[in-house]
Amino acid sequence: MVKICCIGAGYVGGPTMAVIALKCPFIEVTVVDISVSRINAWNSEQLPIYEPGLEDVVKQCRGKNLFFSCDVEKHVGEADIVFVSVNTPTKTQGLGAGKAADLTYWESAARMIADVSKSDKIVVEKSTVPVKTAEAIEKILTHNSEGINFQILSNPEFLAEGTAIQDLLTPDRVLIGGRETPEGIKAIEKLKNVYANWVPVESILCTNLWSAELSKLAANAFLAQRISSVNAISALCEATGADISEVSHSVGMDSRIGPKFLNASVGFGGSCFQKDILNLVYICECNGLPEVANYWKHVIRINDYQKSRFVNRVVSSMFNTISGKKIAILGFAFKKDTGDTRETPAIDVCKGLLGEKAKLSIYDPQVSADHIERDLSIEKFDWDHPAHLQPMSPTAIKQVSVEWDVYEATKDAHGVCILTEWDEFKKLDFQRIYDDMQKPSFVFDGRNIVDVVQLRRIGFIVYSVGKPLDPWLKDLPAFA
Ligand SMILES: NC(=O)C1=CN([C@@H]2O[C@H](COP(=O)(O)OP(=O)(O)OC[C@H]3O[C@@H](n4cnc5c(N)ncnc54)[C@H](O)[C@@H]3O)[C@@H](O)[C@H]2O)C=CC1
Ligand SMILES: O=C(O)[C@H]1O[C@H](OP(=O)(O)OP(=O)(O)OC[C@H]2O[C@@H](n3ccc(=O)[nH]c3=O)[C@H](O)[C@@H]2O)[C@H](O)[C@@H](O)[C@@H]1O
Repeated sequence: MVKICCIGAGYVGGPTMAVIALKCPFIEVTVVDISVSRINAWNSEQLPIYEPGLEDVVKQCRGKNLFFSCDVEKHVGEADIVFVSVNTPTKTQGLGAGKAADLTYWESAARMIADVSKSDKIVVEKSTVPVKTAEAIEKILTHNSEGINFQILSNPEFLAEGTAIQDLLTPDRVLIGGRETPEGIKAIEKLKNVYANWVPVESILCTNLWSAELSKLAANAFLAQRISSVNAISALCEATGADISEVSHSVGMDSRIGPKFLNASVGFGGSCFQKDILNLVYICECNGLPEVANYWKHVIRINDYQKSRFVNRVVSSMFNTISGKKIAILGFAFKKDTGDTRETPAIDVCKGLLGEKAKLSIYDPQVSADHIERDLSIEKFDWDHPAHLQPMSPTAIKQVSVEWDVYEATKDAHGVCILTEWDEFKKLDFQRIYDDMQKPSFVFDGRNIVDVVQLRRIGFIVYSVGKPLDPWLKDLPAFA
């Protein structure tokens, strides 16, 4: 029986391996991690991540051909194919700090593979890594083990959170990069055969190593760029009376542009877009391409601008002061259908509002109070290290309360900010919310999900990103 081991039981390692196990019952798949609590959760009824459809897949395979274990060395030693899906955060210190990828976890995984391997192995980069990482990994593996043949493949993951299972079951493409040597081609074929159990072969792309590594960074940069483009236009819409939904629709009808990923928002979040663009910027700078680096830097600048623009709208609408005012925050996750808050725009928006001395009352159906407190007190970039290395006891922030009920969160509030597009927010009883709020009552919709006309009829003053401005907001400064 072919044995696969995946190092890193996170948002990528867990779901990806669960789907491989489901589709390849004749392969034994073990996911290993240094975090005992994470592995315990994977082996329990309460999985460590919330992802629609995941529980079902795990339940079908766990204990049959899908296993979760902390015995990293044993399972790596026994495997034919080793996936590495560990964190690749942004460096916080030293050369390239704030931009370059921190490959500490990757390197320690590679050294461990070299130490415990007694047989030839295919080592697969699943984590998103800088171009040429495979070369460094090859060196570590070959210099630290004798007589063992390692083939390194790059097989970046394109799943999005909230739709991970669907994305894994029917991917747009699977990308496999490898060495163009007979051994490299054989290794590519072996991995291709795993995916071919459920992915049409024409959707499995095989390239050289560097193309595969760079394609992942480029794909994320293009996706983030689309959001920054639409968000940049949303600012112009507010200034001119155009409506971003109408503009996006018209632009997206051009088949060369396409309709997806054109929703204006309070900004993009998630663990990867910013990290991967910063990484791309760093690689460009290291390769003597400052113009290219600056081009991509602006995608992040517009994203930061969008978040500050949102905070400024809140402050300027409410008589230029929110000091001591209760503001309800609906949604803290970086998008709907996930409990993940890594780089969520809610963190920057909440910090901006707290900087203006507002009192926040936060509600998210999937994010716990501890988690929110920790996110609001953690240093930039620290969040993307293995969970057990992150600060455990969050510092309580006096001006923040976390509620488990929307109507409690909004009661007596002066304003409501919608920061995640959870479906349940579309069905709220806004009349009830309005009746219990301070007057005038404001709604700031960072996701364009509310019915603006209906809310204005109730009496709310409404701001929606990129939509024609409420008469109340028209003469107020957009960017104080
Ligand atoms: N989250 C996402 O949607 C996507 C993430 N990626 C990339 O995949 C990689 C992993 O991302 P996530 O799964 O989100 O991260 P994660 O933080 O959820 O999981 C990584 C896991 O690796 C473990 N780990 C770290 N070093 C280890 C070691 N030496 N031995 C054993 N376990 C170790 C950590 O304890 C953690 O549980 C990153 O490079 C990311 O850029 C790619 C596509 C999508
Ligand atoms: O490398 C990764 O980590 C992954 O990053 C993204 O996936 P993810 O971050 O999970 O979620 P997205 O659906 O891409 O959303 C990212 C952010 O952009 C925002 N967004 C998305 C689409 C849109 O039109 N407008 C918009 O503001 C979302 O709300 C969210 O905050 C990519 O979509 C995946 O292909 C990639 O594998």
